[in-house]
Amino acid sequence: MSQPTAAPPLIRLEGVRKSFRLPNGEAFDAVRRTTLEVSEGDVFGLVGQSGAGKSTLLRLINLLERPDAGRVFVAGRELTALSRTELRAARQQIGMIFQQFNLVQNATVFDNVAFPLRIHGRHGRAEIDARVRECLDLVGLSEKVDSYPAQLSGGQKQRVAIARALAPRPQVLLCDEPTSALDSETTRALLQQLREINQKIGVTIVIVTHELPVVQALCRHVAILEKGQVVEQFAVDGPVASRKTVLGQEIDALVRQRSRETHQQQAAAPVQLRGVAHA
Ligand SMILES: Nc1ncnc2c1ncn2[C@@H]1O[C@H](COP(=O)(O)OP(=O)(O)OP(=O)(O)O)[C@@H](O)[C@H]1O
Repeated sequence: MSQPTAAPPLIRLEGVRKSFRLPNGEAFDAVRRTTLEVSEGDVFGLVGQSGAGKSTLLRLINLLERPDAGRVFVAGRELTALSRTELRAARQQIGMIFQQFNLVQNATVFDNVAFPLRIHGRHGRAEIDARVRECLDLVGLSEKVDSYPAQLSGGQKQRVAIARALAPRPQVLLCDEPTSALDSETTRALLQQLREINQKIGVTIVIVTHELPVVQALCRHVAILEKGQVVEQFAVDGPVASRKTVLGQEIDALVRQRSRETHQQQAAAPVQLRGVAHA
């Protein structure tokens, strides 16, 4: 009997490289030759110190940064081979959210979420209306449809940004430090929301973060970057292994700590329940 063949990755960065010109004219290698694959439905974290090249690598996925060398594939298409018009259409497959939300301040929540649908001119009014309301429902913000961004909290603004990113039904959601501007309670709620969205609609998430608890709480796989290169990559809940990097060891320690806490809570639960029953 033949072996089942593994599904091809949804995202493949193949030997990509990106350098920037410094003010003194020298070239700075932000991403050195890198190959990276992300499976469909995954939640994949990119972590590393400041300046390691995380955001640049993320922005290579939708060609917000064009690689100096190498190829980028998303959902079976080579984005690096597309014309500008083809690329604009292909980008409908890739939503993105940012640290500072990037909402249009003088537009309502409805108009912010409708924006990516309107610019492509392929959707009728009723269709846009239904899709905007569906996306706001998905992020729990239906009642804010007529508000303006200034009337929302940071967490709510990021939810609007998520609804806007998801409106064109992308297969991929890129997240560039989405919780860095949020307090810890709001961060927890937003991570829960992203987890639910990943499970509910199967969108593949790639997230840049410098917060290791975000990796522990959300990601299934993680790649650790140093000086523009992936130096280590592993399954976050995978078997304990000796990690090459300090960040890898710290992620493992967090995962183990969380798992111990969960076991302790589970062990304590029947006692608490008995206590309640006797009260
Ligand atoms: N447009 C640009 N022009 C010049 N240099 C850039 C540009 N974008 C990024 N860089 C440089 O490339 C390097 C990698 O930047 P990048 O933003 O990808 O890192 P990062 O790991 O996301 O860092 P941080 O966590 O601080 O955001 C940094 O040294 C940065 O200064």
